[in-house]
Amino acid sequence: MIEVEGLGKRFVLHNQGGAVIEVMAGAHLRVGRGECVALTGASGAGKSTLMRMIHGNYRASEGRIVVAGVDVARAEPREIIRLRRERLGHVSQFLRVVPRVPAREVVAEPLLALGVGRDEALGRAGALMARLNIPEALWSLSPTTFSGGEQQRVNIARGFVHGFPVLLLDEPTASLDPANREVVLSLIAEAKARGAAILGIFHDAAARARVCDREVDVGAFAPARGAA
Ligand SMILES: Nc1ncnc2c1ncn2[C@@H]1O[C@H](COP(=O)(O)OP(=O)(O)OP(=O)(O)O)[C@@H](O)[C@H]1O
Repeated sequence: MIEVEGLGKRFVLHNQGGAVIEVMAGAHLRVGRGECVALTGASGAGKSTLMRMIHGNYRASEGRIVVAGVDVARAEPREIIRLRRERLGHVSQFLRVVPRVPAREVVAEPLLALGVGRDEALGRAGALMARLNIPEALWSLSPTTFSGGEQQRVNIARGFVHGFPVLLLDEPTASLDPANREVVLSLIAEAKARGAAILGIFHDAAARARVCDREVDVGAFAPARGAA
């Protein structure tokens, strides 16, 4: 479901005299159906950069990225948008929302975008929000004023509300209390059981050990070693 081969990334800082930062070379990984793979490596190794390239936000300098049959490294923006709507879910570390949109709408939005009826979409969103212990009194409010953990749970609900076949998770348990962390780990286990391919960054080693089948050390793709 996710296939990465010979992937390289360099940043050219045009506003800093054209300085070039080589972040990775020869990166490769595979995530199959029903598998959860953790990206590991020291701070600055390139975990977020690799996730962003797979999500289609950063352009690859070289190599191949195929996600659910789409060649992300070469796809047109409209193909990436369609991939994200239908097949590639993403739980980022921080919630970005349009102000004044109620939390339940934010969660239901991926279903509405797929053409699911409004009542069903809002019903499914509410059920997941209840499971994630987001108080019902907050559902009609914009999440901009929510606590860090509440925002993270809105973000998680949004990522899991549709059964995406591929999921990218960036620190999904980072600011959660033990009870909500358990809910998130159950959601990940359920997604695996229905066949989702999951790639994540988990600084929480115990969470990683619970739900991940394998680890990929991004440090192994440092350019000096990748080029050797
Ligand atoms: N947009 C960008 N422009 C220039 N350099 C970037 C950009 N994004 C990332 N980098 C550089 O790429 C390298 C890898 O960063 P990245 O955020 O991917 O690391 P990470 O492994 O996710 O780190 P952490 O665990 O600290 O979040 C860093 O040296 C960073 O400065």
